[in-house]
Amino acid sequence: MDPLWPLYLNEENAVAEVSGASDAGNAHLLEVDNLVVEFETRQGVFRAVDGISLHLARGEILAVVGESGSGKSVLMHAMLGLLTPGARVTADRIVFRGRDVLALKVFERRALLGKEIGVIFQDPIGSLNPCYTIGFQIDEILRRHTPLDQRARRDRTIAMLDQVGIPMPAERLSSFPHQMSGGQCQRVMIAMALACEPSLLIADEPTTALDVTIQKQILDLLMTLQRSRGMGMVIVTHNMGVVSEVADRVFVQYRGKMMECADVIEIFENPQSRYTQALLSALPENAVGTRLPVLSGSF
Ligand SMILES: Nc1ncnc2c1ncn2[C@@H]1O[C@H](COP(=O)(O)OP(=O)(O)OP(=O)(O)O)[C@@H](O)[C@H]1O
Repeated sequence: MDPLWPLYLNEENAVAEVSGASDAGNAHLLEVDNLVVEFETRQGVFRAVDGISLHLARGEILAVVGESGSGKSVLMHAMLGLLTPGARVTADRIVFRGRDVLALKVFERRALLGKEIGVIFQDPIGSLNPCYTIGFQIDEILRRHTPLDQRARRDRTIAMLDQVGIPMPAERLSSFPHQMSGGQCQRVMIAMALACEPSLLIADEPTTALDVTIQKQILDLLMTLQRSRGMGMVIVTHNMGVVSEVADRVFVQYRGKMMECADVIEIFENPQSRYTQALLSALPENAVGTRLPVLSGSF
């Protein structure tokens, strides 16, 4: 297994083109085989992701679900090369659009992020830089990853803000993140993630930090954009309601391992693993009397 070196979004040289990108003849947009992530801790080596394999087709939505601490975010960050240098990340194979990611140079892998792979994180306000206007932050992505000139970038930034439902987009270019609501900041994050028309979007708990009423709007927006662009999407969530609404397939993770991966209808109607069954039976609607159901035991 080859080590995966961490990449950092904000380093220079991120404009590098990665040659050989093609979907021709590739059944899957993304394939991951036997991904392992270990952290060195005071108590010894902690394996947060334990031999996970998954695949995603073009235009497909895969939901990764599991309780808090099951390693969902670590899995995503490892696939993106965003873990801290202390993390030991290995895999037999990671193939994105037919390219062997493990064979790419660091700057080539870095160039994928923001351009061919869009990423949305849980905390929209924390993910935006408070010191720069949102116009500047979207422009920065386009400047790094596209050959567009300043005027074309401005037009594209306004068009993106319009697409994600920001009113008066031209006026909002000069707004700072603190001048916008959490929902609006998440819309800006979506605009940034999709500005370069990526073929894969990774959304790590994209609605968790938002008010319930806004969650639905953001989810609907993501679904509309995903469908109209035919993007593959991996959405990390612990919310089975979100899963049932958006996913084509569901990947159930527990203690760093895959418990089950199946079509969304199969997962809800005929869950195979005891953990998935327990996860479903712990939904609030399955509460009996005044007590909420809980997950107990190990699986
Ligand atoms: N840098 C690190 N060093 C040591 N352990 C870590 C590190 N980062 C994450 N972990 C551990 O890895 C495990 C998985 O964490 P992760 O954040 O992926 O869980 P999660 O399933 O995404 O949970 P949540 O739904 O709460 O976000 C946790 O036990 C966490 O403490």
